Amino acid sequence: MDSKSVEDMIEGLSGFHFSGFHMDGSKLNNIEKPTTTLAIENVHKQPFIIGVAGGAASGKTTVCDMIIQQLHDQRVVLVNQDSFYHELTEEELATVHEYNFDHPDSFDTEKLLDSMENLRHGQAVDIPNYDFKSYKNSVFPARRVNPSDVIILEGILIFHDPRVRELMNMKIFVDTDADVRLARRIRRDTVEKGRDIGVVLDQYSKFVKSAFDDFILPTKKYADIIIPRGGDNHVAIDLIVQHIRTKLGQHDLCKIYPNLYVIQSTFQIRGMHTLIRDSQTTKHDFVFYADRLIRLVVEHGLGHLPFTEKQGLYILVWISVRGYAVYQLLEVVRVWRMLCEHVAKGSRLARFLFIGKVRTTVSSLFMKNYHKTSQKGMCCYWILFSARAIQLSKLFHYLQERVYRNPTSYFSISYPHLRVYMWCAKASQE
Ligand SMILES: Nc1ncnc2c1ncn2[C@@H]1O[C@H](COP(=O)(O)OP(=O)(O)O)[C@@H](O)[C@H]1O
Ligand SMILES: O=c1ccn([C@@H]2O[C@H](COP(=O)(O)O)[C@@H](O)[C@H]2O)c(=O)[nH]1
Repeated sequence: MDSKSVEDMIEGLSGFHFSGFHMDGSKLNNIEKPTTTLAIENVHKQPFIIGVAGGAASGKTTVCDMIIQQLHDQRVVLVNQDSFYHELTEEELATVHEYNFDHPDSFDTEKLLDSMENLRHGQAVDIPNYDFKSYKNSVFPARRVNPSDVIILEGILIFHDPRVRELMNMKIFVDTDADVRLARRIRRDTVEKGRDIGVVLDQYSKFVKSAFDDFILPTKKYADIIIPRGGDNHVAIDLIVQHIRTKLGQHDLCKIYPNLYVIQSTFQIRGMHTLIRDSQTTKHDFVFYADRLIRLVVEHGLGHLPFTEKQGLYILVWISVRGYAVYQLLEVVRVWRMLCEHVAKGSRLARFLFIGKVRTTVSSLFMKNYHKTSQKGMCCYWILFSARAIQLSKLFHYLQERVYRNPTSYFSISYPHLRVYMWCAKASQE
């Protein structure tokens, strides 16, 4: 295995030509600007919204707290459906024991949707503080909630309204046995809410039990994840947090570009990726798995592209090269080039760009490293560099602004160390 680090090698390769001829900076500046501009600064980041439903006292709040604790390095807010209980009228208050707090109509869902809409658009909201003793939401001051990276929406009927469900990126149902829920409810309502045990049991048999069967349990089918035993299920919570972290890691470009697809991470993909990242993997196996992975990406990506003959197919490959041996990198490059030529039927690899230095500004990278060959209707960009997501998004923005015209669609696959972006745009005139 070559002892020279790939990063060193790539740095040394600034200006390296794989194919094509040099395009000078003046020509680059003449390239028409896209008709639509996606200014990164103006695009508001969409929060990752998680819904947590389940029966009363199933452990929803406990699960949310555990997720929030593990995501301590992210901006996370919890919004409880309880906060959106309708305030009781005098008449309802007079017969409060006849009031069904477990029916969907007991919540002000319009207000909840309003608040969520504001949060999604980056505006702070005041969430009411419902008082379980007075049944009013005006006793305590409202809670100011600021826009965040992650919003957790928690409540017994949070999956009931399809408009609320549609807001969610991830839906969790906390599944706890009915007897455990009842035992916890009795303790909580008598100790914390100061209620009489007889009243608690009456309410349970009159409303809570049937509402669970009629309204809450039927929403379990909407859940992406069902957590048995609530907060006791540390494995489930760890997996959820891991998934959220992965999503947040990918979120930057996905938030900026709504038509960016991230391929589903499967055991097979993760397994192959682990193998190609393992220094013990033989050269033969590396070649085999790298080839399989790359084919998978290209096949998947092509399915998303509204490709026509008049459009160019652009492929941007990002590989974090740290830890790769030179032959591994070159193998990846070889397979990509081969596949690119294969999928871009009848066309040679028309454009190939190799970028090594991270610190160089994007524009100067382009001046120095832009190479091209003419190719009617079809062109591919290859960009290999080591950069963090933010640098990548800047580069992406630059490409949108300066190089590619009218990008119509692009696609992304992302593993921890390999990211591939593909998109179609009008073919260049040159
Ligand atoms: N795994 C658990 N073991 C023991 N008690 C729990 C557990 N999870 C929750 N509780 C208790 O049960 C009650 C209800 O839990 P909570 O998380 O508030 O449920 P929910 O939000 O679904 O109503 C609380 O008093 C809480 O302390
Ligand atoms: O004034 C009220 C409002 C609600 N309830 C009960 O609360 C639970 C829902 O809260 P969780 O925190 O999800 O357990 C629901 O079963 C209502 O019956 C109440 O008793 N009084």
